[in-house]
This record gives sequence, C-alpha cells and structure tokens, in this order.
Amino acid sequence: MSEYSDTMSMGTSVIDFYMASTLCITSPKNPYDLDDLPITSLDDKRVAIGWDTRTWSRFHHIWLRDHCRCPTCLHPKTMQRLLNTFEIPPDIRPIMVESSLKGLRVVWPAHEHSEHGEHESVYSWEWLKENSYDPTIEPEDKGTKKILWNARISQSPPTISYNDVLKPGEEGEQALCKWLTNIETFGFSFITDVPPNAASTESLVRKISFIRETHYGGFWEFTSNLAKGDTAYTNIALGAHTDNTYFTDPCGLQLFHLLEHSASESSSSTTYTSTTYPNTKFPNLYASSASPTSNDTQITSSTNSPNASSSSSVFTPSSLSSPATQGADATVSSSSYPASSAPNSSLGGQTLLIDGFYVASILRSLYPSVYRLLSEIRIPAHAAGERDSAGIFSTGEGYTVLSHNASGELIQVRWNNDDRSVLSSISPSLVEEFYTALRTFHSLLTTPDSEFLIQLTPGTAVIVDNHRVLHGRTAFVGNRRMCGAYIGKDEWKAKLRGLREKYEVRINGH
Ligand SMILES: C[N+](C)(C)CCCC[C@H](N)C(=O)O
Ligand SMILES: O=C(O)CCC(=O)C(=O)O
Repeated sequence: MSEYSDTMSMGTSVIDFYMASTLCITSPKNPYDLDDLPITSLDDKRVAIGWDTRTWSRFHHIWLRDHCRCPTCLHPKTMQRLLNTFEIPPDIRPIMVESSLKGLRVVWPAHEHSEHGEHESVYSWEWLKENSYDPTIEPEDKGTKKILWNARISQSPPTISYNDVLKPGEEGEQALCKWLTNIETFGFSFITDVPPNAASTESLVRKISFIRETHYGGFWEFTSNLAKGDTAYTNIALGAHTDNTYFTDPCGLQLFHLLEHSASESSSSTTYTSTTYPNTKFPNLYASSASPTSNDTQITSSTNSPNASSSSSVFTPSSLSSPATQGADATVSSSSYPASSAPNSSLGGQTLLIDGFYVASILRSLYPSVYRLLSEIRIPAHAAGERDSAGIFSTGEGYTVLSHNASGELIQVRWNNDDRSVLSSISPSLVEEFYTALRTFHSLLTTPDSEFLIQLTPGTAVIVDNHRVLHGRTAFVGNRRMCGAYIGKDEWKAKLRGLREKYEVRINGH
C-alpha cells in the first residue's frame, strides 16, 4: 500500500475531499489558556518544553537566540534575519524563561561586547511546536494528502471554472487557493469556461505566478510546423513524459489549452517530411484516432506512445461536471468555440495524462528492485533542437527517474524517453537490469488502467504538476494550435503557501 492516502476510490471520499477543500481555510488552532500552559525548564545548554506528560521538546539556547522572532532580530515584513548570528556567545544562556499565554518568554543577558542591554524573545507555542527538532512533531493537519488516481478519474476529475479564478478580490483568491490545492492533491486540474484565446489563457496562468521563460519562449502557442526544434512541434504521437528532463529544475506546472484543431492543413502547419515508416510500433495508436493519409509522411516517434486502443474511451471534458466547480456544473457549452475549430477524435491529438505517483506506488509494491534502480540510476537528458540560438541543454550525468525527500517520500517523477541522452555512466553489470527496469516501468505506465486519455476542446484547459503527472498526445492530422505556459515549482508552491497563510490568519482572527 502506498504511503499516500488510498488510491482514487471513486465515490464519497473524493466528494468529501472536494467539500473539505471548498474553501481554502482550515479550522482555527486551539489557543492555550492560563491553567494548561506548557511547562518549561532549562539546563546549561537547552530549554525543555513539556507539551503534555508524554511529549517534550528541547531547544538549544544558541538556537533559540538565533531564531528570535522580534522585529529587531527578524525583519517584520521581509522575514529576513537582522540579528548577527556570529555575535551570539557560543555559551549563551537565558537569565529567565517562563510560560506565558503568548508563548515561551526568554530574557537574554546583556551582551558584554556591545551596547545591547538585556534582550527579550517570545516564541509562540504554535511556532515552537511546528519547528521542534528534538524531537520533530508531526503537525495535526499534515497539509494536503495526495490522492492517487488512475483512468477512472474521468468519472470526477478535479475542475475549476475560469470565471471563479478570475473573480476580483477574496473570491478569486479563494478559488485560486482551491485550484492550487486540487493540483497539490491530484497533480492536475481542468479549467472550464476559458475564453478560447491566448490572451485569456495567459491571464489565467498569471493568476498563479510569473511564467517560467525557456528556449520555447514565455507564454507559448505551438502547432506542427517545427517552429522550435522539438517533436512537440510536429504531428507525431508523444508518449507519456514529463517536460524539461534536460533542466536541473524541470518546470513545476504546465498548462495546455487547445485553441483550434481543424481538418484543413493551414499554411502555418506543414507535415514533417521524413521516410515513411510502417506503423508497426503503434498498432493501436491509430485505432481510434487519425491514421496518416497517404500523402502524410510520418517519422516514428518513441515506442512509449499512448495506448489509444480502439477499446480505450477518449474522455471529452465537454461533458464535464464536477462537485469541485462552484455553482452549476461546468459543462463547456458549444458557444465556447466555433464549430469550425471543434476537434473530433478522428483527427487525433488526444491528450494523455498519467499519475506518475500512482504508477510508482504500484511499482514500489510489485517490483521493489525496479523501483530502487529507478531511484538510483542517473539518466542524462538533452534538448538540442535550438542549438544555434539557445545552445544545447544537457543534464550531464543526469537525474534519477524517481526522487525522494529526506523522509523517503516520492517527490518527483522525471521521465522522457525521447529526450533521454546517451547512458554512458552506467555500470556494465547493470545495463541489462536497467533496460528490464525501463520496460517494467513503461509497461505499468501504458496500461489502460493508468492512461487517462482526453480530447481537449477549446474552452477547457488542463494544468499538470510536471513533477508528478506525465502527459502525452496521440498523433494527429490537420491544423492543431495549442497554447500554454510553464510555472516553476517554487513559484506555485509559494503562492499556495501565501494564500493559505492569509486565510488561516484571517480565520484565526490575528
Ligand atoms: C510545451 N512546449 C511545446 C512549449 C515545449 C515542449 C517541449 C517538449 C520537450 N521534449 C520536453 O519534454 O520538455
Ligand atoms: O501537443 C500536445 O498536446 C502536448 C505536447 C507535449 O507533450 C509537450 O509540449 O510537452
């Protein structure tokens, strides 16, 4: 069983979650009162705090002095340290410590080598508990639990309306907070009612944060004209992948909004000329979507293309309705886009989404040695298509497919077989095991259980956590125009943290 909450069990648990996240506000923390304040004691090195008869925390004197929260030691607006850490005597010891309603009150001795007199610090009980290091104390609400999902997510995908996020003031901020909470929980979200144009889509993205500019530009529009040296700018199928595996820090979020897909080949999109290969590699790929016409030429793309077998249903958000949306169901009305640009699945170009954390949790359970190998072997990647302008991006010896935090929790899936470079730093004894591991991972990625295939339509965008959810696309014909942008992981996490802090403070009334 994965270390996350249960995988997606469609039904009340999901609805309960949506209702709980309707507002991005958690219940107020219960403050202490005079007759149940934590008890404190100190020795020559540390202050001890008794939270209850079984739970104690110990803080070193020098640590407490270095972390004083007063406005002369910590800038009240920027939260940057003003205190000179290196003036604190290594053997500093409080004159007095006491428990107060506001928290732990400490008085420090005057500093013999400076004009500073005695100094008083007050540390809120909540802050001390959150930052206890001896021992660490699990927070009551462990933040957003990740809900892992598979193809059945199509029954009730996380969704929000553009109209809610773009509302002015607190209403819009609360919708934004819920949107980002859903992304943190599920790793993706649909956004309905998006006016089918680049400008509105860009405004939506910028509600989260500034856009991550790359060699593809800032806010991008793309079609199959090789305007940039990448196969995304062709009409071939792209197997399940995360973007930017050739960057030290792959983008955190990636938004896609299909603006147009029509049968006619517009002047801006040319079919990519190359030797025509039989479609033996993707026997299923064209079953439910476009087969290249005789005058189309196709290059073979990666072998990990979407398993869009004729049996797999293509989910079209236009029938989308979800409890997560505010108010009425968010069905995408036909007025969202003129019929002329409405895509139909015979043209191909379906979008593939896969919860990499879901697949990794199955891999960890069923194939622990494969999971370990993909967590240890570094895989180099490159982007060389813009070598004459941006140069050649490369991650040198590379990064592992699966990355973990200090607690051993999975925090990133980094995978793109097309962009994978020459593996020249692998131990010879591991080569065959490595390819077996890749095949095993690929086989779990490309099952109908894992693959959520959707037909995007103008008016409904999708955003993915690029550190968790893999995406791809089936091959297509015709004129297809997609727009979107990248946002850094730090940026969107910071935005969500700020929104939560603001509303929690508002609710707790301080
Ligand atoms: C999204 N946009 C079309 C602008 C760029 C796509 C880049 C795709 C690249 N192979 C990667 O995996 O990062
Ligand atoms: O064209 C699409 O739908 C997706 C392209 C893609 O996978 C990418 O830009 O990374």
